Amino acid sequence: MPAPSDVPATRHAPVRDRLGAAFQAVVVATAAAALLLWGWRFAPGGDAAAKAQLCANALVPLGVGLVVVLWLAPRRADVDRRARRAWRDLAAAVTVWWLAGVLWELLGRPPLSAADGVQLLFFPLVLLGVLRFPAAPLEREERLRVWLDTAMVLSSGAAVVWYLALWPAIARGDDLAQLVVNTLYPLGDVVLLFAAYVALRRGGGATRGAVRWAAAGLLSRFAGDLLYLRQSFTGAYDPGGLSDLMWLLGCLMLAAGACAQRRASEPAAEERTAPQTRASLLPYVSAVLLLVFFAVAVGGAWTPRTLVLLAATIVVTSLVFVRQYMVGREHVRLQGARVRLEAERAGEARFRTLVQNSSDLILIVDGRGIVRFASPSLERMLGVRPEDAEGQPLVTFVHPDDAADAAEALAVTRSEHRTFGPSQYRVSGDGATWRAVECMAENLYDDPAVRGVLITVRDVTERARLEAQLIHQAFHDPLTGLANRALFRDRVEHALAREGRDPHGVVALFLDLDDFKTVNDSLGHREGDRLLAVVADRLLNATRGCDTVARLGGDEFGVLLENAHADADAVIVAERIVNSVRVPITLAGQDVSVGASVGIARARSTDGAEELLRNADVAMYRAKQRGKSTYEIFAPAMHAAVVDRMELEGDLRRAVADDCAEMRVHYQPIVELADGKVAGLEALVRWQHPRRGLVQPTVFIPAAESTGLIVPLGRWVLREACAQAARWQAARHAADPLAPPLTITVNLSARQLQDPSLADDVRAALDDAGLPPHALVLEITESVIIAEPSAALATLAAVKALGVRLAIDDFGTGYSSLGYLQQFPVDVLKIDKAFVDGVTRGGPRAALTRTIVALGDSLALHCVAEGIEDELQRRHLQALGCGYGQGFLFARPLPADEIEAMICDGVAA
Ligand SMILES: Nc1nc2c(ncn2[C@@H]2O[C@H](COP(=O)(O)O[C@H]3[C@@H](O)[C@H](n4cnc5c(=O)[nH]c(N)nc54)O[C@@H]3COP(=O)(O)O)[C@@H](O)[C@H]2O)c(=O)[nH]1
Repeated sequence: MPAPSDVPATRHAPVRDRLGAAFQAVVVATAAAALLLWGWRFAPGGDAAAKAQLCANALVPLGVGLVVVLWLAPRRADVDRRARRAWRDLAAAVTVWWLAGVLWELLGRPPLSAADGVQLLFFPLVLLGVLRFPAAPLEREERLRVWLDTAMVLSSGAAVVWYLALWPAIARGDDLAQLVVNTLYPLGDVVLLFAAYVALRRGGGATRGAVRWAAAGLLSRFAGDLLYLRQSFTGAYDPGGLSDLMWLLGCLMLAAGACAQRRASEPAAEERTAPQTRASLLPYVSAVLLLVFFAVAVGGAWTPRTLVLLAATIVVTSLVFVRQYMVGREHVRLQGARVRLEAERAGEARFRTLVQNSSDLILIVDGRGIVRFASPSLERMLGVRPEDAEGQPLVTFVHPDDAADAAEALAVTRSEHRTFGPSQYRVSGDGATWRAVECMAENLYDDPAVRGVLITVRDVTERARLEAQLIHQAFHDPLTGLANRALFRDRVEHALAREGRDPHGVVALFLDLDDFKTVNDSLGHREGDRLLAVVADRLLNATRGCDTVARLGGDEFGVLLENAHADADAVIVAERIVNSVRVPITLAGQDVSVGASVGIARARSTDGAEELLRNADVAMYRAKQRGKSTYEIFAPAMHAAVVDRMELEGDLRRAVADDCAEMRVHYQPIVELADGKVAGLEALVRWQHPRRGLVQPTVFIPAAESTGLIVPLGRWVLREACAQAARWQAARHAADPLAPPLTITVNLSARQLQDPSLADDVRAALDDAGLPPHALVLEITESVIIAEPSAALATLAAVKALGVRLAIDDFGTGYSSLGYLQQFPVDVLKIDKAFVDGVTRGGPRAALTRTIVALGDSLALHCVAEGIEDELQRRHLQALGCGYGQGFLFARPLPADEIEAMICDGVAA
């Protein structure tokens, strides 16, 4: 960008060049005229007086041309303002000089007159002008040296003036006033010369050429004044002579300087410190000249005139030594400064390179939070050019949610004079894409190179993303994307903490899918996972955005409701969940329906998260016990029963895992009602519990069914029963080869019917035991067939294909239509104890029993009456045509060794 004093180098350039050339032409013409005139003047021959007069008369017109050049040449637009002012002062000085000369001529050249008063104005005007030249400030050492040089030059000059002019005048007894005034001229010249010397040392390159001309002009003037001084004291002033020529040349060189003035600027530091070799020789030259002068002068005798000269010579010589000492010191200082400067420059270059290439962003922010400097990585990080960011408030780039924190961090760093951070913010260059950055702020107001808060900004977006991902993974279920148990628990804790002493609005729902294991086992884990994902979506749809839905593990889910102050609020959500979950889902091409059992627990003031979740779990167990696809609200009374149930389940899990070592199989005979002969046995499982003693199946079979443990347990019973039956069969056959074969009846639960490996298990049990398939009767309840008719039909067909017989248990209790009997390959109907109990009392139950027996007959099925406890019942049933019976009348279920005698005798006791 051009400086204010710069001139556009286009439109005015030709005019400026032409003017400059014109001024130079005037100077050259004047110089040529002066050389010709004074060459002619000093050439031998001719009228010397006329020549002198002509030269004296030529001074005025020649001088006028130069004065005009001096006034106009520096007014060119390309000249620095300060230089223009300096030349204006010099032009004024020369004008005064010439006017005084004209006045002196008009006054008839008196030795002392008003013209001297006017002419003496020349000195302050020149001094003012010379000091005005553009210059750099001097350092202390430099200033001292300038004063020393001034003292040396002045002393030398004064000594010479003393010797050549003053002493002879004093010796002659000349007019003292005239003496003083005439002495002032050369002394003034010495001062001006030295001022020019200082200007030369301080001035920049553009001014130096002009000042050199000016200094040369002043030197010429000094020579002229010295000559005039001498002539005035000897009374031999030569008008138009050498002194006048010297004055004219002085003026001419000043005008040349005005033409040589170029546009100036502040000199660079190195320009200042560079030795001004020729100019700096001036004090030495003056000292040497003085010595030479002294040596020549002392050729005569020692007089007061030469003693003063000697004293001046000693002073000047001493000053030379002092100056030399100072120059030496300064040289050492400059060397040090140069080394430091080079080191600083190398350091600066290194830091600049670091800042330019660092991936971190470096900012300097001022006291008002305005960005004063931004490193190039800003563009890489935010797509903002550093020059666009400079001058903008820092918070412009910070996310609105983080802006207050960022402003506070800045204020703290500024006021407390310390470092701040690392702290993390979100920043953006366009307000759309946000990046995570980590910032360190440092107060560097005391550092003159910074004067602000230095902020180092590191882009940590990838790291933050990874952290967020890890945190999400740690607190979310990867399959469903729902909160996991840890996060759910944390949310419950927070909700309870928020509510404080009155947390009644906080409600936890614990949800367990019914029959999920069956889906998993039959359709595979992939379909099981799909089911869980669909359920998760449904749960989210069934709840509000402010509720927390979590997968707690396996097929268990949790829902946290806040502000659910009425039970009805929680019940609505639970119903919505139950209804939405049971909508069929298509898995592996078939529609599958699962239920959800939901437990609801409301926080009490003493409850922590642990208690609340446990209570919801307890309520869920109760819901499951009540029947699936339902909900239950927790009541403290549930707790003991459910805890007991949970313990039982845990123990059962352990017992089954331990190869069913604690399990026992008892056998109850099935007899022919006509003669009491043992036709077969029903295998009934018992659990020899280490604490509870012998546990009945009514206690643990439901738990085994709900946990799925019934599948491995049932497999074990099947194998045990088949093996035992085979042993008895062999013993009986050995005792009576014509005895009819014994049958062994084994109960199957609904879960076993859903197990695709059931037929394989049955085959393996028979094969391993060596029992013929027709000796095995598998007993299933009517309700199981009705619940899953298609699945049951397929499984039962596979089992039946092995040659195994099937019995329907509890017949007559579960279903109003008997049509399924034609579809299912059943062999035996077991008449429920409820009918047996009523058979002796007559009425509808007796009638129904008769119908069942008749139905069995018509379908060629065996009928077995269950729970016969007395002889009357046996007789009634026999009378109705029922072939077989089972009950305490014949025998209770007993361990194998206790029932053995009955089998061998062939008759139940
Ligand atoms: N899936 C499986 N279920 C099994 C298995 N073992 C037993 N069970 C089922 O448990 C239920 C209860 O059985 P249990 O306590 O053994 O009761 C049986 C008999 O003791 C009882 N019974 C027999 N005669 C009488 C009687 O005269 N009076 C009377 N009050 N009770 C009597 O009946 C039960 C046998 O019933 P059922 O199976 O319907 O023939 C029971 O439902 C069993 O099915 C097993 O291994 N797997």
